[in-house]
Amino acid sequence: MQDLLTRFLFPMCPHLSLSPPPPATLWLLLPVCLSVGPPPLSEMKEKNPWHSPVAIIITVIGVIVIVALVIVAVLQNRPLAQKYKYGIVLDAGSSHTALYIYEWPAEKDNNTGRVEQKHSCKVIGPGISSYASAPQKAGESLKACMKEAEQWVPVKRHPETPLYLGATAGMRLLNIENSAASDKVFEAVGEALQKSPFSYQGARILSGQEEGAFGWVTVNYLDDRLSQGLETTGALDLGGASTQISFVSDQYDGSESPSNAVNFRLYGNDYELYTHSFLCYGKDQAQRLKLAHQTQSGPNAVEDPCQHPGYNTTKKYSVLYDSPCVSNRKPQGAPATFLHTGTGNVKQCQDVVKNIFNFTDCKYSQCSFNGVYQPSLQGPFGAFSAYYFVTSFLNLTDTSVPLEDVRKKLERYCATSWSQIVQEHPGVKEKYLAEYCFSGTYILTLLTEGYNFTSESYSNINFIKKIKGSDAGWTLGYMLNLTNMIPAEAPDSPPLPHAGYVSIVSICAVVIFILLLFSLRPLWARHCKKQQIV
Ligand SMILES: Nc1ccn([C@@H]2O[C@H](COP(=O)(O)OP(=O)(O)OP(=O)(O)O)[C@@H](O)[C@H]2O)c(=O)n1
Repeated sequence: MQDLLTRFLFPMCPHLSLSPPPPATLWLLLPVCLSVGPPPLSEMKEKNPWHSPVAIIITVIGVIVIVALVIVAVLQNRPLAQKYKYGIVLDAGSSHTALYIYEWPAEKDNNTGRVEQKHSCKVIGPGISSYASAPQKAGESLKACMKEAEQWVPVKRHPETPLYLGATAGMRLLNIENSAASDKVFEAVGEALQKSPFSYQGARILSGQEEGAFGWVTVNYLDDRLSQGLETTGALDLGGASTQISFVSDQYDGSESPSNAVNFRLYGNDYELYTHSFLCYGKDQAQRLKLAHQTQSGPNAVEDPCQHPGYNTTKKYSVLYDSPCVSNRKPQGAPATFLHTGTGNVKQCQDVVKNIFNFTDCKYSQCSFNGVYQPSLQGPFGAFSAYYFVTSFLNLTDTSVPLEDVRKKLERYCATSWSQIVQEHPGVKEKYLAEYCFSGTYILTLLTEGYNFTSESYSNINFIKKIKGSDAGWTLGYMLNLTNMIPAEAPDSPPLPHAGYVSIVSICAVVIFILLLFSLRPLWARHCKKQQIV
């Protein structure tokens, strides 16, 4: 470099009448040289034949340096080719099991990456609690979805992908009824899952409180309400065997009925969540409770206002009462079967459904039902699982429709003959079809009489299946919790986003370049005049 300067800079400054200085002082001379005006043109032409190439070389070097600087800045900070991590959760519900695969950017090691559902798989067959008498089959039933999961998660990620199984109300009930049988089902399921290439983390029964709280986390996480510290959405979950309500209320600080409180610190915000799970009030068990009420005297036939006119099926008492929710109410001396027929009358159905709730006992300041404390409802609510299945089938997901109109619509639906219903819905399972009149009535009764939604607050409910592509349910919240994916404190964010950083570096580089060109102004002048002379 010094050699370069001796060769090029020194001849550029003939007007300084200097003899070549020691190399170390050459840099110091550059500004002096440039600040002193140009030499006489004739002199320059004579003494400095290099002035034009020097200007070009300095300009080229400047451009190269600046371009290199910008390229380094851009490359250093460019978003890397996205790599993902995965987590798998099996939701072993009372009516069925579903597998969910979640995905998030691998480089977000401070847990700021968004977790999204990549794929879901519905296990064929009933829930694992139905395999109490043949536990091996519970494990086998999961194989098809596990194979599917192997296709969806890249092979190199298999060993590090955590795999969880969480069981809900079906297994809660089996555990109450026969804990040895429940253990055997878990053993069989565990054996099957250990054979998968994923990192199996165990299978367990979630408490009703966990199910409610993780459902609330899922809904609020997917809505970005937690990371942004926004007002939260309550969660209403209706399963086959239990139902959960979870919300934040200013009125609730956990002092009244502390067993309903769950505390979270998420992204630097504290949440005091009210949550309650009603075992036996999922839609299938609620149906049993209702039928148990209708058959308490052990009749041969039951005329049911919650079934369509023309509905006519023989049912076994042993099957109806085969659940801890109703087993202690089995009528003595009842026949083996009863004839279940429909009359399709919503108002009467509502009266029958109300019988399964206890609205009178309450030792707290206020209750939902069955003596359970509930603070005043607050904020919007997301209602998912069977809430969605039923309301979407009945075309009742629009909660801006007044409750009275919703009831009238349901009234017309229930009054429709069974043969017409079957004919109009050839693609829907008869088991589901037979239940939508009851389920619709049950949902409205649970929401309005049970949880105390009014005609006004009913419109705060959103019946949802998915939020931004991920299913609403407890599984995502459960995985986020077990993988510590939601930080307690808000993570530090870089002072500038990538685009801002690159822009600033580029602007600085351009400014330096312009300053450099200006500092070379004396040389341009000489060069231009020389061109004219020549
Ligand atoms: N198209 C569908 C699918 C399901 N269902 C009903 O919805 C309920 C299942 O809801 P889900 O959230 O899957 O419940 P589970 O997880 O099986 O039950 P739980 O959480 O109580 O263990 C069942 O009553 C089932 O009959 C329905 O009515 N229509």
